[in-house]
Amino acid sequence: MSERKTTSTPAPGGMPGGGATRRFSAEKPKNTSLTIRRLWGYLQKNRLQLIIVVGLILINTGASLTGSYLLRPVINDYIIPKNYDGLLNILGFMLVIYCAGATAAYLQSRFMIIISQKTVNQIRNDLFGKLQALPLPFFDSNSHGELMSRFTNDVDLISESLNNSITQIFTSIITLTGTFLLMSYISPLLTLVTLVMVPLMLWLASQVIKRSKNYFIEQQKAVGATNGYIEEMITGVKVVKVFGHEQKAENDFEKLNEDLREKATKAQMYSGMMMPIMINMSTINYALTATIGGLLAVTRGLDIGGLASFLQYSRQFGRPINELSSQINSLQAALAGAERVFEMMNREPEAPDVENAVELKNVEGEIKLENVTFGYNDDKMILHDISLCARPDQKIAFVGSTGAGKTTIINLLPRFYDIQSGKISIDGIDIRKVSRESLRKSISMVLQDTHLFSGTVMENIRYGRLNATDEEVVKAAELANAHSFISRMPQGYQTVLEGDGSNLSQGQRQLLNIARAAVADAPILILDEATSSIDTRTEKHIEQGMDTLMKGRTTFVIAHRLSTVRNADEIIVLEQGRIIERGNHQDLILKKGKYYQLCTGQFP
Ligand SMILES: Nc1ncnc2c1ncn2[C@@H]1O[C@H](COP(=O)(O)OP(=O)(O)OP(=O)(O)O)[C@@H](O)[C@H]1O
Repeated sequence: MSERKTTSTPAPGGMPGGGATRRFSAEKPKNTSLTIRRLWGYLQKNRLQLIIVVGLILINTGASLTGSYLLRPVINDYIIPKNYDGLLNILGFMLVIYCAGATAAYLQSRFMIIISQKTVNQIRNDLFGKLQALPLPFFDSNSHGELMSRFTNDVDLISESLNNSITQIFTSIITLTGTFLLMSYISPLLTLVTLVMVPLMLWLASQVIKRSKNYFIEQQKAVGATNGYIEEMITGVKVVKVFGHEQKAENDFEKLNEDLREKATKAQMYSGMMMPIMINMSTINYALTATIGGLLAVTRGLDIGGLASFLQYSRQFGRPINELSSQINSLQAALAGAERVFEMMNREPEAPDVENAVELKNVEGEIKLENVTFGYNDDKMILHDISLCARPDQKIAFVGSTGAGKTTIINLLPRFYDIQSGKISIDGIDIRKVSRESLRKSISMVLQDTHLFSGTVMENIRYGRLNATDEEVVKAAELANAHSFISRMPQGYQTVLEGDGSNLSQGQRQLLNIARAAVADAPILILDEATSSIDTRTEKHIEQGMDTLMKGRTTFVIAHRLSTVRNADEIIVLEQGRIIERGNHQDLILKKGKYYQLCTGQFP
């Protein structure tokens, strides 16, 4: 992620040629025309404003070209014949034209900002909507950083490009064409002289760009590596400190930083050469054109005013060329960004509910798994032939060594993943025939790593059921045994939690999770017991909270504590995705099998 954040590398600006190396991206769009069409789909919603922008660009460039051309009559018709009254008039006229151009430029940039912000706003909305519709397997295979960079870096690239590149490219093309036509009109011969230099300038520019581009890519990679390292060291700060690796971290960082310095110096030096080369070329070109123009004026009768206008144009000629190459670079980066955004939008969303999906109402809470086989990928099955039945008010506990498949089973109940074969039913209805929304509403989950959002304690508990009243939230907190610690907080239920509830203890977070599940008041409950050690008083609190919550519900629990397992109606012992033992505590202890071993730590 960090690598892409650094694609923009400033190079000396100014004229001519300075901007050509402004933005480099190692990535190019793969299917440009498709991406452009898709982007146009968004842009064309502002068609009227776009037409106005085109009109404004025409006024702006037209004004600039006309302004330069007017030098000709100013000199020929007013200065040389000493017609000062007329001169004042035409200067006034020029002023009006330049003012019109400036106003058009100002309005054009305002309109373009409005268009581009509207466009990226819509893209962001669509992307976020898509994010909500994507199934869990998508998130398993994409890093969070990677997904985040779609919203930040890639959307920024699009926005920046819409703001500047598109209008700049358009302006440059019109200016280039207009300048060329007017130059040819004034003196075709002199135009030829100017053009002779252009290929040489372009060739030199492309050579410098090619070399410095490679250095910029190197620099980008080095920045990426350095940023990645910093990110890793900040997130892992505790581990670094606890193992006393501060010095090593510093040494490693120094190496990366030194590498970055070397590459950045080369990149900047190369791109820095561009401006002096171009200025010199342009000056030589100007001098040559002026000399030959002067000769033409003397020998071929080229008018002085025409020569002045021509020189003005020839001086400006390099600018749109350089501007174009620079903006095309940045447009390419933006298209690559847009492509990544659209690629995510193209992902398959969660399969829609079947036609006439059953809306669950008054759920009893009987859950049945029949010969369920499941794998996260089709080529590797994790669960094999799992069958079980949980009746309302029953508690089913899953135990087994790490990686046995306990979490995987509970992930199947709300249909986070679809099974490969077998059947899971709720109150006798196959969950594939039930609307996902009503299925998930029937299940509350207390997970170990449940997320707390930035917001008040009240809002966080209410996340379980958004239409819960304040009283219901407080009642749920009381039920979950969370009320007393919340009341002791400075602002009680209005205390703001930040950064995933980092201002809370592990036990307090767990209590809030239980309260959240309590407020949801679903007939089926899934609990993943906290493994981290919590002091015995809090543990008692949590236990009581959970016990109250379980009453009258079908409960599945991934159990880590003996007390929880002991009073379960059925204990299911898993090993490598298979049920190897089942029964209640008493039965299983007598069996002296895996469960006995897990409970007592002894081999029978
Ligand atoms: N999202 C996933 N994609 C692919 N494989 C996964 C995924 N989640 C888990 N697995 C694999 O499935 C197997 C079962 O994992 P699961 O998390 O269900 O075990 P568990 O019994 O809950 O373990 P623990 O007690 O350590 O939480 C493991 O081999 C794991 O590598």
